[in-house]
This record gives sequence, C-alpha cells and structure tokens, in this order.
Amino acid sequence: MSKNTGLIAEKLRSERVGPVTFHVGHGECLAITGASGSGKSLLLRLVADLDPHTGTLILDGENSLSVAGHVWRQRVAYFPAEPGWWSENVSDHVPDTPQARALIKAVGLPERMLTAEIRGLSTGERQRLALVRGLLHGPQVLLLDEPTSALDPQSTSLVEDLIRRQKNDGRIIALVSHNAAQVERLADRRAILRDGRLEEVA
Ligand SMILES: Nc1ncnc2c1ncn2[C@@H]1O[C@H](COP(=O)(O)OP(=O)(O)OP(=O)(O)O)[C@@H](O)[C@H]1O
Repeated sequence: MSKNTGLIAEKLRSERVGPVTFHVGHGECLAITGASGSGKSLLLRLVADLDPHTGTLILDGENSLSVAGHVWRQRVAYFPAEPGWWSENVSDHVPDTPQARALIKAVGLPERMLTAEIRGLSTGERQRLALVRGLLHGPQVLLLDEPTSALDPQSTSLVEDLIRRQKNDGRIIALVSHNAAQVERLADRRAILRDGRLEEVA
C-alpha cells in the first residue's frame, strides 16, 4: 500500500504521549492496545487535533496544518467511549434522513430514537447514537475508543459489522480496545502503547 495515501503521524507528541510515528492505509484497521492509563485516548485525541501537540499529521498527502481544525475533525473523527452531547434532543445531533435511518437500524436502534431525548437513553444507546452522529459527517478516518464498551454481545456484533463495512469502503481505522477477541476480529495490525511509545506487534 502506498505510503502517500492514508493517515501518517510523525513524531506526534504531547506532554504525556509520544513521540509516536505510524501509518494506517485506506481499508486498514490498526488496533492500539496498552495498559489502562498508558495514553491511548490521549493519542487518539492528538490525531484528531483536539489537544496541543507537536509533530506532523498527514491525511492523503495533506498536512493538518493546512486545514482548519473543524475540517480536519470532520475527516478525522474521534469517537470517545463516553460521548458528549451539547443539546438534549437527539434530532439536534442526528437529522432524520434516509442515511441516518439506515445507520440507526444498522446499530440495532429503533427509528423512534430519532425523536427521543438524550437523557432518556441508556449508556449503550448513547454510544451507538454517537457512532451514527459521527459517521453522518463522512469521516475518512475513524478513531474508535472502546466503541462497544457499553454494549451487549448482540449490539457489539452489529457495531463490529458496521466497522467492518466502513473498513471495506476504504475508511482508515484506529481502534482502541481492551477486548482481545474484538481486536482479533477487526484489526489488520496491532500496536501497543508503552511508556508513551507505540510499538507495532506482529
Ligand atoms: N485532561 C487530562 N489532564 C491531565 N491528565 C490526563 C488528562 N486526561 C488523561 N490524563 C491522564 O493521562 C493518562 C493517560 O490517559 P488515557 O485516558 O489516555 O489512558 P488510556 O490508555 O486511554 O486508559 P484506559 O484504557 O483506562 O481508557 C492517565 O494517567 C490519565 O490520568
């Protein structure tokens, strides 16, 4: 796979993480594992340009510095394990469109959820809804932080199917997961974050 396409992080570094260098190609899933507190979430946040950092981020040849922050984050979407909500109505986050309905169905949520209030949803429903919300912006890169941590096996399987379809459609995926079986099912490559450094494992 060409190194000129895909996502490149070079000497990415913040106070607590790095320097980290890696490449993930289109249609590829890199799993990032490591002990609790090793900085996996912080690393994903750096890649989404959410926190101050040094080093270089390049997506399909374009440096993050040449793109407005909000545009970079539409292309490079961070999905936290505990998503944030800036408005109480689901409809303010997820518009009622055919694409949204298809995604809602794909993750096993009922369509009536489109008119629900966030505070009435379970943790697992919110987690899946946040995935739908982010995918509607059409990101090229999905930074998934424990994407099924709040889900039962059936919902986990649906979300994994959706991730696999995203991968087959050419999306670039970085997956943080403590679930070794999930990493086995989804990842093409694995890396461990240790002492702030990312080490690729065979
Ligand atoms: N906003 C912050 N300010 C200061 N320290 C932070 C902040 N966020 C995280 N940390 C610290 O940085 C370290 C790495 O946190 P991070 O959430 O990235 O770990 P993680 O590898 O994702 O852990 P887990 O597997 O438990 O989710 C932790 O020691 C955490 O306490």
